[in-house]
Amino acid sequence: MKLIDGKATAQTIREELKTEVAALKDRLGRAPGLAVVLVGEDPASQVYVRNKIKACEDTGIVSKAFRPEASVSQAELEDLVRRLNADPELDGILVQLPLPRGLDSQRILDLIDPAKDVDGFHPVSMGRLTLGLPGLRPCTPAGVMELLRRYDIPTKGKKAVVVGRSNIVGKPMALLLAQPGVDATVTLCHSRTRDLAAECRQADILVAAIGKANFITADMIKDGAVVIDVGMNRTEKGLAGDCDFHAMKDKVAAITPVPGGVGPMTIAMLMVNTLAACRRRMGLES
Ligand SMILES: Nc1nc(=O)c2c([nH]1)NC[C@@H]1CN(c3ccc(C(=O)N[C@@H](CCC(=O)O)C(=O)O)cc3)C=[N+]21
Repeated sequence: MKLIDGKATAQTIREELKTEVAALKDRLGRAPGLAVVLVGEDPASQVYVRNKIKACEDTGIVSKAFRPEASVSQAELEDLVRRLNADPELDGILVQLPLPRGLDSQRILDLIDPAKDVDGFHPVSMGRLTLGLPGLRPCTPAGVMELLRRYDIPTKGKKAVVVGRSNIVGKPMALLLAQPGVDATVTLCHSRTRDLAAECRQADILVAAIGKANFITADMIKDGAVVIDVGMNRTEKGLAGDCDFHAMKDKVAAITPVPGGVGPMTIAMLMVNTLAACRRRMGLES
């Protein structure tokens, strides 16, 4: 078993970005800027947002945090997004999800200027991904693709099974794996899939994005498969992935741990997207 070290890979990417950000800053007279909007006090979200701000500091990207209270109205939050869209020094806007009850997140996401959509959640970004056009890709699936590339994991003609059909992970993940040049044959499984275990056993590459701790067991994995665990589940025993890592680790060719796998890559790709958005907005083709 080879451990796919997302933490170390993310650190490498951050080092690479540091140089690029510094060069861009010289050229533009300003660093790329990212707005991070965190509504309310959800403790898990606060940790993620802190990590994102720290990653910005690391790479030289300027971050601006906005912390409206959970009681903010839909109209006030929409006004904030409009102001961030209009700020010329902000290249990226991230609205941390989930939003507190009563706020319509899709309407907020739809309002973000697609040029600043570093999360890749805007319908324009999703549409461009679907059509195979260049654009900002959702960070978690983009991070998975980056791990497959950097670990030289072959994808052409391989059977990839994605478990979970969310808009932020499963759906874009399936599209990226099937895109020309990657050329995996993709099965997208979900909560209504019949005989999920049989589908998973077909996978040369299995991506688990379900949101249930240890849901994918060792008997569901083919010998020599590559397992990418996108799960981030808080249990009484701490953070757990969607896959039973210890039971399957001797059976797989390679696997990502949780923590230290896909999570840090998500943040690294947010930095990559912010740099790309800055370049594109400033008319410097990347
Ligand atoms: N607009 C928006 N964009 C997001 O990208 C977004 C979001 N909302 N809402 C929440 C999810 C979750 N997410 C994570 C990112 C990094 C780690 C991460 O770095 N995890 C560490 C462990 C961190 C810990 O110990 O809690 C690891 O896996 O090693 C986890 C989760 C981004 N999300």
